[in-house]
Amino acid sequence: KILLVCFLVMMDTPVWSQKQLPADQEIPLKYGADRLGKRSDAAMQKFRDNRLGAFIHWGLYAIPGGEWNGKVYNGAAEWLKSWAKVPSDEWMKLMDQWNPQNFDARAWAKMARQMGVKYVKITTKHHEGFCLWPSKYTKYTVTNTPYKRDILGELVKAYNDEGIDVHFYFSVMDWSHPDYRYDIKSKEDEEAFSRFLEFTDNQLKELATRYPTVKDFWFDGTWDASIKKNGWWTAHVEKMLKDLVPGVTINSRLRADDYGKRHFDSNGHLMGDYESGYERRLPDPVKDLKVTRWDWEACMTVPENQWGYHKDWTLSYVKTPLEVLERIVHAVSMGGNMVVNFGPQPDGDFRPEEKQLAESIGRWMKKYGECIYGCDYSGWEKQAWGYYTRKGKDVYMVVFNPPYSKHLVVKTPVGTEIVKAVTVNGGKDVKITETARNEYNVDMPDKDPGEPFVIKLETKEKTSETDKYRDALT
Ligand SMILES: C[C@@H]1O/C(=N\OC(=O)Nc2ccccc2)[C@@H](O)[C@H](O)[C@@H]1O
Repeated sequence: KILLVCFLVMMDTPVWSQKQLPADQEIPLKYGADRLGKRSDAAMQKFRDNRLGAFIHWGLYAIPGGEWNGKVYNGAAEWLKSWAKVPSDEWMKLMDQWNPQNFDARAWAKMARQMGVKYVKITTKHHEGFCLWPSKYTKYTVTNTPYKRDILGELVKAYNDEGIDVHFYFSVMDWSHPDYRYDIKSKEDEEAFSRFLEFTDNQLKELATRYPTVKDFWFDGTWDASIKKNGWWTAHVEKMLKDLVPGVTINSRLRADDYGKRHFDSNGHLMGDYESGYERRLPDPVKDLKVTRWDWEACMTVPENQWGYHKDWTLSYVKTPLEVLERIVHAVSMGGNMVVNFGPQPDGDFRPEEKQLAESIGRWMKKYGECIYGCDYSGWEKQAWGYYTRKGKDVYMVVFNPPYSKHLVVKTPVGTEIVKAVTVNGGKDVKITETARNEYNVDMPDKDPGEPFVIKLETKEKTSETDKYRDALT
């Protein structure tokens, strides 16, 4: 069994092809999943109920915005140092230009509230190693820039004042640190990386103690062999943070088990509190229903692949607000969260396209958000017209594709019947016609809302099993 597991690990079996071994065949793990099944405490329920979040990717990379020495790179702007092969000491000189005069934490928080996001994930430190907080463990921080101020502290306060939870993105991989190693191939590597892990522990303790209202740590930059060979450390970090911040949630991307398996351990159990593998992609609403068994959070970019600020968004397709909205609903319909990314400009303001997106999503959420917040997977069979979400006995129909038939086909699970249907943001009764056992036609609203709309179905358990329908004998 151990050999099988080692083989799987060596093949670095992708997260999404998890097979769980029968319980009696599981192998012993010291650094595997700490818990089976979803967390059921209030802090996790709040994480889940929030459903819609925003990502903020902001760092030195915003200054060049994808261009270096006159050449524009179309790769992700926050990776420009890598694309342009810029040595770290040259890259960190960007700190001398870090002076976002238009930065206004309260304006950012107001924009987030108006968009309807319930939490914001902020890049405390991305791969480049520049810290948005005054860390005392490195010179590469906001303190040593013309701007000086604790940007992270101002954002935590401003978002929290708006009732918005704050999550910390933290990249373990740190291109600025001389002791970082991609792999451990010598005693020297081992000693250097041990110093690096202590440095990282210190920064994480600093973040957890300076900003105790933090609700989540979203780890990134954990795919290298050096981390996979130190699964013990990833388990230690999760425990350390949960001791420092009771209730805090931790993403699966932090964890590697005894054999270097990431996200799901060698027995197929999810590590951390929610799966964080759906980056710029979503599980299929029919074929990937396995994800409804655990908590998960997806994140997405508005261009095809730009997290940090890139000066030229014409280089790839930019999603419309409707396309962003559909991804949000798709995630919630499968029991997941969605985090929409924003890459602030070097001056501390947002580009017009992002402001318009936030306004557009916010207008929709104001009218229909009850089908998102506190909602979950319905367990109903996906239909072509859109997505279902569920809250208790209420099932929401979120319609993106109105049919020519003017009827929305609904198939309820055996034993469930629809009592009534009303439009959300209108409260108008909607006619439902039973067409077969557990099948209904739900009428379209008389007037085309001109936007994705929502119908709330009130359901109840079927009272009698006998009905007028007979299945074909075939
Ligand atoms: C949210 C994104 O997260 C990242 N990477 O996530 C990955 O999943 N990276 C990856 C994916 C497949 C293989 C190896 C690494 C970062 O590199 C990127 O700049 C951004 O912060």
